[in-house]
Amino acid sequence: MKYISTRGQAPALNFEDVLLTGLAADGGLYIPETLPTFSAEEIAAMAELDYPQLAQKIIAPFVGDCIPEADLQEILQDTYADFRHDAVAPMVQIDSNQWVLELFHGPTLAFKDFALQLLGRLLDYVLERKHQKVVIMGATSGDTGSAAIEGCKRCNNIDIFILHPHGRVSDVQRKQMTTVAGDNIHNLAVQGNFDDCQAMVKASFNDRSFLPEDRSLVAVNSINWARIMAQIVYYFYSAVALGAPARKVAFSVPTGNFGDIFAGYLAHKMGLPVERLIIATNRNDVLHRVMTSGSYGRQPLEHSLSPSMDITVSSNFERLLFDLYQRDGAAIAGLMSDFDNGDVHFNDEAMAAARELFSSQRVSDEETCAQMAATWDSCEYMLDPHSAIGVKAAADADVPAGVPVITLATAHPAKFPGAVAEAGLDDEPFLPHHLRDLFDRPERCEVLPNELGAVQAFVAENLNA
Ligand SMILES: Cc1ncc(COP(=O)(O)O)c(C=O)c1O
Ligand SMILES: N[C@@H](CCOP(=O)(O)O)C(=O)O
Repeated sequence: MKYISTRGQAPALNFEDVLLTGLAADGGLYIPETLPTFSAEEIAAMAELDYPQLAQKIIAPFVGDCIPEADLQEILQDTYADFRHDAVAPMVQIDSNQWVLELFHGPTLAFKDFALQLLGRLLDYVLERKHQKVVIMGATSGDTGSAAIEGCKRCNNIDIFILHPHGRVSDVQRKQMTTVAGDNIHNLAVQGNFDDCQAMVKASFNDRSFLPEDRSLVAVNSINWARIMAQIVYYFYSAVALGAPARKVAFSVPTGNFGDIFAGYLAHKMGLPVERLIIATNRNDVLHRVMTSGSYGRQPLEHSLSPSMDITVSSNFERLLFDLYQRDGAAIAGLMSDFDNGDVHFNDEAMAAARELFSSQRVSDEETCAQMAATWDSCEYMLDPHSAIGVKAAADADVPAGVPVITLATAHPAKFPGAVAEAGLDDEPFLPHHLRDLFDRPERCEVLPNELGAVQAFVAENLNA
């Protein structure tokens, strides 16, 4: 399997090399040159597989001969063994036609664990064999950070630096990152917003001269292909559980960086019959505006009750654009450079193609709270604010009668007790047992100004030998 850049200029890589990088050298994102596809019979047979077995089926073609099948199988079994539910990704029916896919049974209570528990193990496996040390830089609006730290904390060959917007993640999210002990783990609270943090990580990939020559820089954000790859699995898993391929399903996906929903798009291209992918945004609605107007432009970032989706530069949208523009790397490079300088208007053919599969909804904080309350009242099911945005968007979307809609529940409500209280639910969300003493654990975190130089200097000075 070869991976090519969305901007057409960087060299093609194999799986191992794409795992050990982030942005491509031309500033683009890596994407498989071709996708594996599954026939209706093969998809029907997936109903017999448990989660790690299904993951092996979906992921093995992407890994190719970089990791022997038996080793990959062992890694995948180990990855999902510690999830707190035997089904790994169970589903709950909350309405006559609505299901919630619970993606928060991993160690850090968010969907990021599905990919980052795997990514940590893959990196460990590859780096041990290569006797190589790497530096990880990641940006988080709350969930990627703790999932990445949790996934990588045992890797001796990794120094990990996670940038989060100072004071803009929930207390639980911050504690989940800053209480993990380890000389190789560094939390940087940047005096800016998530977009600033993400821009600094991307700038570091574009100019790595602040690092020693023998240290590669690796991404844990969804710019790393392995993140997307791992997230494809649960689309197949949930759709097959509801009768695919005989029955089409729709998905509603709370969206920020467009990584999770892009995995759903790939599942569709790989043969899964998906009726619709609903882009569910909070008030940071750049993707909703693209879908409704065709215009893609920067807007000031606003803080909301769903902080993990407070993102206005949606990295993975570039991966979709690459397909919408017939995989023309030069066209994508031009569009992205226009975007850096102002608004971009996508052509009508590209938007028409996008609208065949995608629709979008924007959900305000008030509607988020109302949905949390309504779902609690109707079936005593507690949604976190991000998942509530997905459920509200699913309810409002135009999906043909009889097509079940699966909302991706991307985080556990106990990560956002403030939002639960604001929604007026008459029950409190409890952290699972392994996190009950979270607030008694000591924190380690460095507050840094919103300056690339300060961040890069901190990274360079704090590398382990
Ligand atoms: C809880 C939660 N929901 C939804 C999202 C959005 O996912 P994506 O960025 O892949 O669109 C994120 C993070 O981005 C998140 O942490
Ligand atoms: N919502 C994320 C932001 C980073 O997105 P990613 O999927 O590209 O890692 C977070 O919670 O950190």
